Amino acid sequence: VQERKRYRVLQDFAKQHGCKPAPSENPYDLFGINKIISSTWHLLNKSTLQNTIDAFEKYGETYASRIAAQRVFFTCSPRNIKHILVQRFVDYDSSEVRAHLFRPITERGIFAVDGQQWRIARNLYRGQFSNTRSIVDLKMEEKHVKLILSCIPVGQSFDLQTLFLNLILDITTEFAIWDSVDSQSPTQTEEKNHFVSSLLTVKRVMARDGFLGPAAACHRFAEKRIATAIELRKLQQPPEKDGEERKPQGYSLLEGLTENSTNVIDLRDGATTILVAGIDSVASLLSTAFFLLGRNDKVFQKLRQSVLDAVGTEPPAFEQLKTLRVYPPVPFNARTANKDTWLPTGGGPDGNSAVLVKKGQRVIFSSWAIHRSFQTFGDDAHDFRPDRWEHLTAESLLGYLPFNIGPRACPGQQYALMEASYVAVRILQTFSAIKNCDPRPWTEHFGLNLSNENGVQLELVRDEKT
Ligand code: HEM
Repeated sequence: VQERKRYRVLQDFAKQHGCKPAPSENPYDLFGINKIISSTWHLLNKSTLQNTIDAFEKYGETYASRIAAQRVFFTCSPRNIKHILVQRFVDYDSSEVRAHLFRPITERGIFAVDGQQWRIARNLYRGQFSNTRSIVDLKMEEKHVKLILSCIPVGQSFDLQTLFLNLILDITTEFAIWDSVDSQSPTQTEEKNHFVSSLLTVKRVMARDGFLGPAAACHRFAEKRIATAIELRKLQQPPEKDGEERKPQGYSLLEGLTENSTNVIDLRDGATTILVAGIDSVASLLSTAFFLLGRNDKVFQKLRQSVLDAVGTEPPAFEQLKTLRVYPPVPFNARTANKDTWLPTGGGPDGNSAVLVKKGQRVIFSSWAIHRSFQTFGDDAHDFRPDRWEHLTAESLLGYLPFNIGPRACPGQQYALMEASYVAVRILQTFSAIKNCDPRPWTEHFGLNLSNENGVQLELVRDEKT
């Protein structure tokens, strides 16, 4: 009786919203076994991303599938994505697919929670990211950038991806917990070295069990800095007003977070979340930017010239690179319906009707596919051609969402762009030519963020004038 009642409720709901079935990828694979086998095959063959594009081409922008008997929808429809992230934000949860990864390292951190707990976690960052200029400490960035510029070997190939990871690790730890881990310095302390290897281990095996040891080491390191931040806040005069000089040692997010909470666990999770969210992502952005520039000499020279024209050779103003389109660091994402709900498009034979999404069903959406849409970006959508941004309309920007949109959009977006732009501009100022030393194509590698399996093997030629 219960089941019949539920069936009727769903029928009425579907009728009310005009829902029709979406095309199904595997109608006869009732237990979703074939899907698991084919997904594993693509993962091993490094063809997951190409496979997502092929599937959207075959079934349309929105289709249904089954993974281990669970109904899942895939979508790259801008309208559906906006609906999930903005209009019906409250109907969809994030934590169901990822809380198990994040909880051991950041129990109350923003990535592990939804609903009221998410509001509390987001509130911890209140006011911190709203004035990017006051939180990006260019002097501090320059200190770290100088180190990598001096490490770049002359006249030989090297892996820029590794260098970028270390650089962003150093900048982000100084930004988030006050104390750079000095991964580029030969005099790095034992404690910092241990922290870095623990953090890297935690990130590497986030999807697996048994990393509570390294997680505890990360917690200890962060908690020590938090105790100092709380002490300082107690001693501090009234907080400075916007626009006024901050404390002499520059801005620290940790210090900012103590404006919103003095709970040690909240602060620890809030700061550690930034180490998880803000390092691999920015390093990925920079690495793919230079991977592409290494293969597009014209673009490299044009960009370098525009930097030299606008900024000269002095440490810079902020120029934005748009490589986030072709290689978004977060290539797909998922939400789980927390009530019976719907997607506005993708149902019925013409794909124009709504689609019923029952409570507990998942929607996986792909920025990789939406960013490579021929409909939005034209026939050369898969090519790196930054010139396109000069002519794109506001409408095509609906198909560009590397940081997501809506209440859960990345709060670090402007910070990340400024940080990455600064590093890119300094490299463009310092080197007059770039040579690609690796003939292999870009090959997907999924870590916390998307990166190139083979790193970024380049040779940079120093500009003798700078
Ligand atoms: C190029 C670099 C970056 C990219 C592409 C990126 C992308 C994203 C995306 C797509 C999300 C949404 C995840 C979801 O809702 O499932 C997100 C969330 C988040 N990002 Fe970033 N991010 C970047 C850098 C950063 C940086 C530098 C910080 C902090 C300094 C940061 C902090 C966060 C936080 C705290 C969230 C969670 C927001 C929430 O759940 O309410 N991100 N980011």
